[in-house]
Amino acid sequence: MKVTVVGAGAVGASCAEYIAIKDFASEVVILDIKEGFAEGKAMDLMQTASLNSFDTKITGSTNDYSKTADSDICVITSGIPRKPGMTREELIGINAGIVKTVSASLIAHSPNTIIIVVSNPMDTMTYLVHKTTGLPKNRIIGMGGALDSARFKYRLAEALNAPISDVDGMVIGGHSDKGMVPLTAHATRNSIKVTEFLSKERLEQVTEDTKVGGATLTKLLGTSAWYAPGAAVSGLVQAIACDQKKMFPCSTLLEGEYGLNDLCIGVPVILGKNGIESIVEIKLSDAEKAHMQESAKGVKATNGLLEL
Ligand SMILES: NC(=O)C1=CN([C@@H]2O[C@H](COP(=O)(O)OP(=O)(O)OC[C@H]3O[C@@H](n4cnc5c(N)ncnc54)[C@H](O)[C@@H]3O)[C@@H](O)[C@H]2O)C=CC1
Ligand SMILES: O=C([O-])CC(=O)C(=O)O
Repeated sequence: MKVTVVGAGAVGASCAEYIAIKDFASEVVILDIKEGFAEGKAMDLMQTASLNSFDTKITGSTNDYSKTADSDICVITSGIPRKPGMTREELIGINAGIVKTVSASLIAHSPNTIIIVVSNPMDTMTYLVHKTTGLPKNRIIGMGGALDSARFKYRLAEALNAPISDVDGMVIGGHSDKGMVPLTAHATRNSIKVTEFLSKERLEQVTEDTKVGGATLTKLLGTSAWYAPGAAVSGLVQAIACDQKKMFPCSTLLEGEYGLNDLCIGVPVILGKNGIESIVEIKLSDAEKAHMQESAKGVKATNGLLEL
């Protein structure tokens, strides 16, 4: 199993590290445009192999895509992150060009690959990969919901004063400050709905804190987060590499599901060796449906800025 990670920055390196530590891939190639940067990150990570007990071989490449040839899975993290006060959507001007070039170069060397898009604005970058590469939809996956759900569980555990392992919950919708749809009515603590334990007001606070999770960290860090994003990507990569048939909310092209068409947005999917093996349609309340429609409107507005 060969995995390429484009972008050796904060998220790319974190993602490569988590993939290596989980020890399911034979090879991880990190590629960056900055001279020597990916090689340096790869060497530093390889020097953790004996300490962290993994056998995954990590190599780096300065923009040489021949090194990525025949990758089973490619992760795109290249592009600029936001700074405090910015939205993810403001990154489109620079990141669209990068994602378009990078995805074409990856496919030229790995025509059968599955692509995981991380660069922001992620739902629109995932749509761009659809529009420009012609890959089948099961092989283009946007990562956002897995991270947003992890943040949702963190906030739920905080509100419940419970360990995170007691809590389950999912966030669907667009990966944006306003577009996320945390499914509070479906969230549970040990199979009991959290609505049994938390007031409507406290759950509204959990929802709000979840939606601005990325912005909160960006304000604290001066740039956007990387540990949880890297871990979330590694979870998707592992589900595909190990054919786990796990359910994650991922950004995928919708063709009528959830009453939506011609956009990529976060919905629950099953991940296995073919990438997105199916889209799971769950019953939403009228309020949740309305939030999804509103979220889709936002994603479509950003898609409208693409020069296709
Ligand atoms: N979807 C999600 O949930 C998340 C998305 N992100 C996004 O991921 C992206 C990366 O974030 P960070 O790693 O923090 O940024 P970073 O600045 O630390 O790393 C980005 C790397 O991309 C490289 N790069 C730029 N153009 C390139 C090209 N054409 N080819 C190859 N490499 C290129 C840069 O040299 C840099 O090393 C940002 O767009 C950020 O908004 C970040 C966290 C979560
Ligand atoms: O907040 C950002 O810009 C990066 C990101 O997507 C996240 O951490 O959720």
